This record gives sequence, structure tokens and C-alpha cells, in this order.
Amino acid sequence: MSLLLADILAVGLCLFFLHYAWRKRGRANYLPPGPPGAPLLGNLLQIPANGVARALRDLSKGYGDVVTLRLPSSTLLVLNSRQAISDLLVGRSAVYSDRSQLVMSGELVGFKDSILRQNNTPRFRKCRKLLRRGLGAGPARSFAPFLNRQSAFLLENLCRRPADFVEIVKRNAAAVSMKIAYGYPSVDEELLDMMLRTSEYFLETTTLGTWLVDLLPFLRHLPEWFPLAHFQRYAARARPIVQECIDKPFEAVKQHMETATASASFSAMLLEEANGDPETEYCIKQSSSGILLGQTDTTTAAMSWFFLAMALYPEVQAKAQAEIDTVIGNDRLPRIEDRKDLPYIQAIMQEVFRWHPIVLVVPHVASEDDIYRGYVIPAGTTAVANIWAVLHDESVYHDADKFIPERFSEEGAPDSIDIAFGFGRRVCPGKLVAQAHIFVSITATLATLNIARAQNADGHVIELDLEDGSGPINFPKSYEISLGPRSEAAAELIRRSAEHSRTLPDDLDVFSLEE
Ligand code: HEM
Repeated sequence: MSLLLADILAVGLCLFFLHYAWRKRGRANYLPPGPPGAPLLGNLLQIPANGVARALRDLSKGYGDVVTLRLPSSTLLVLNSRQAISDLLVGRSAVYSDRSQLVMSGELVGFKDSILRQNNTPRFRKCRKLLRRGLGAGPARSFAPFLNRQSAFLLENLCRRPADFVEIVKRNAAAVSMKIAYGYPSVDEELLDMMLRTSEYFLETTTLGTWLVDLLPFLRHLPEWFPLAHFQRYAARARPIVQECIDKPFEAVKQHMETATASASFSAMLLEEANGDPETEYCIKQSSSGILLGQTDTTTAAMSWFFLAMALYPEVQAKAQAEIDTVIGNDRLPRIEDRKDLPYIQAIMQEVFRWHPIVLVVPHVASEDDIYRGYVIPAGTTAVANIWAVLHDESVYHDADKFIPERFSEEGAPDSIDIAFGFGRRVCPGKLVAQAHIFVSITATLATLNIARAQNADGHVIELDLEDGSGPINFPKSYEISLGPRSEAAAELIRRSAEHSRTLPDDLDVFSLEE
């Protein structure tokens, strides 16, 4: 008996020393350093609800540009420099292109197969190929007549209801996404309502750390009636709406195609080539809904920051208007084709994307073990690209919190667009469309309207809050501005252009697919 006990003890001791030695060896270069965390919770409490990007950037002061944070259900590798992001998310894109599989957003609310949440699987790559064909350089150019026409309606609505400028911009973006994805000639109210709710569900369920079930995935098995299962009741409300928003407009296009009345659109043109192949059709459906969800909020947020910048920096606005007056004159609205002749407006757009980036941080998950700068990065680690930190690096962009387009037009600062739209295999597929749309919208606005700070009833200028938002899309806090035509001639130009635009055919003049 005592012999057996001694054997067990000896084997136990050997195993203990082997385990200790293995851990010591592994730890020598296992993940880059980061701040110590609390038992069980790790660094969870060190990630603030507001100002996340700034807080993550500040970690670099103690730990360098690549910092490890541990959460109960995942490990984050925070990338705070252009170099680290480029090395991993661009240079090793084949490894760093998965998404965090959030139980709440994916499984419970129904975004699991959405292009925005899919892992880097063959299906994902097929979807991305379709998106390239439908939103690449050729197709983006083919949208120009439609986007130019939309800008006249945007201005008309801004003149009529200036106080509702955010809602007007949002409807304008929704009209563009519905047209491109499904061929709707104008905003479909039912789809708009579904889309806004779906988008809200997406934004509310996509931030890591918001839902207990993402930190403790076994909770997914709790029944809806259980007192702690608030998340199940939320998911039960959201799921059917999300599903309908993905299915309904796509099925409508299919039906129209059977009766040969479908307008040209991303889904119609690709469906024609799909020859009824169910996997291709599924990818077209998910990609089309990705366009709907990817476009509206981002464009609205960018335009909202643009209005804020123009209200705060009247000298920038005046310089931009002078450029437009000189290059285009006052007899017509600007068009996308004018972009190459308007370097200062181009710089304003770059500065909008830099000043308050629309997506502050972007997560890409490693699908296999990797070694970087001598550290082991295990599969499943979430590399978090801190877009805000790169675009607010004072050694590259001086006075980074100020809106200074001259840094691009005169000082040769590195382009913000390379960073603001994401990286590698996951780079925003709507990057070119977004730039064309936002460019024509801001140019048309500057050509015809004046934007200024609003005053309250006592005649005092209302303060503007410049704090970044806290969700996955960075919206400014709600604010008031004063908005109106630059002159009677500008008001007349808007009326005339909107009138003329109404006489143009509803179909896009051209809608091409990239070969
Ligand atoms: C201001 C405009 C926009 C900005 C700043 C923006 C930015 C981004 C960023 C940062 C990502 C994540 C990239 C990554 O993970 O590395 C993304 C993804 C995406 N964007 Fe955009 N975007 C904009 C407009 C658009 C538009 C107009 C569309 C569609 C026409 C679109 C469709 C998408 C889709 C489908 C994804 C998901 C791609 C994936 O997960 O593989 N976006 N966008």
C-alpha cells in the first residue's frame, strides 16, 4: 500500500515539474505584455464603456504598440500602430480574418451568416467575390448618375426641413443602399423601418462585453422565462425582424425576376448569373443585406461629423466654397466626376474620416497560431486594430483633435482612407461607393448651403459636443446647427436641379458588374 502511495507521489511530482517547465518555456514569449488583470474577470473592468479607443491607445505608453488584454471569454491583442496593423491584418490577412463569434449577435439574434459576422470560410470568400463584382471600381463608376441625381433630392430636403438634417441624410443613404442592393426606385418605408431596427439590433449586440451570454456562453441554454434571461427575451423579439430584413427584399427581387420586371441591382444582376444554384443565391442574399446594413449608418455618421466640422470651422467652409465657385461656378450642382478638380474638398473628406473615424476599432480574429515579434499569438486571439489611435498619432497628424484639411492638401500627411475602411480580406467592400456618395453629398452641400452654429432663444451660440460615440459605429451626440441656402440663386439652383432630377428615369443609367 505504502509502495503504491510512493509511486503515485513520484509520478505526481514528475508531472508537476514537467508541467511547470512547460509553462515556463511557453511563457517566455507567450503573447505580448499587457496590464495585469483581476482573477476571473481579467482586464474586463479596465475597458471603459466610453472612450474605448483612447483608453486602448493609452495602454501603449506602458506596453508598446501591441498590448495583450485578457477577458473571461477571449484574449485581445490591441494593435495601436499603422505598422502592427499592416504587418498582421494586411500582411497576414489569410490568418487574421475571422470574426469573434458572439453568441448573442450570431446565434441568438440571427446574424450568424451575415457577411459582417462570418468567419473566413469558403462561403465568406464567395460572398466577398460577389461584393467585389458588384461594388468594385467599374460598378462604383456606374452608380455616378444615380448618386448625382440623389444629391439634388438631398439638398431639396435639407432646405425644406433643416432641423431634421440627420434624418434626411439617413433617408438619403437608405435610398442609395436599397437601390444598389435591390433596385428600389426610392425609399421603401416598410423596408426602411425593418432595416433601422435590424441595424439597431446589430449595433446593440456586436459590442463585446455588453451581453453576459457572450462572456458566459453556457447561459445560452437558459429558457426565456428565467429571471436572468433578459437576453433571451430581447433575442426572441429581434430574431424575426432580422430574418425578415434579410429575406424579404431578396425574395421580392426573385419574384420580380420571374415576371421580368426587376430593376438593375446587385442582387438582380448576380441572380441572373447564379442559374438557381442555392449556395450562390444564399451568398447573394447575405451580401445584399450586408450592403443595406453596411451603408446606411456609416454614411449617416460620416455626414453628421461633416456638418459638425463645417459649423465649427467656418474658415474651412469658406475656402471649400471658394474652390467650388472657381472650378464649377454656380450654374450647376457638382458631380462625382468633378472630384479630381477639387483637391480641397477631397482633403475635407479625408479629414472627416480621420477626425472622428466612423469605425473606431476593428476586430479580426486569428484562425491559427502565429508568431509575431517573437511572441506566440494563439488561434482565437482577437486582434483589435485601433483605427482611432493610428489616425490620431500626433507624430503623423499634428493637432490631431483639430479639423485641418490642409494636412492632406498641402502637407502630404498619409491618407486616412487606407485606415478608416479596414484591412486585408475584410476591408470595407463599399469603400469606393461610400467615397463617391459622400464626396458628391458634401460638395453639393457646400456649393449651395451655409452651415453655422445654432443659437438658442437668448441668442447664445449652442455648444457642440465632440465626444466620440461608444458603439461599433461612431455617431456624434445629437446636436443643432443652422442650415440654409447660400443665396437666392443657390435656392433656385436646388429647386431647378431637383425638378430636373425628377424627370430622369428611375433606373440607374448603367449598372455594371466587374469582370
Ligand atoms: C463612411 C462610410 C464607410 C466606412 C467608414 C466603412 C468602414 C468599414 C469598416 C472599418 C469595416 C470593417 C473592415 C474590417 O473589418 O477590416 C467595414 C465593413 C463592411 N462595410 Fe463598410 N464602411 C462604409 C461604408 C460602406 C458602404 C457604403 C457599404 C456598402 C455599399 C459598406 C459595406 C460593408 C460591408 C458589407 C462590410 C463587412 C465586410 C466584412 O466583414 O468582410 N460599407 N466598413
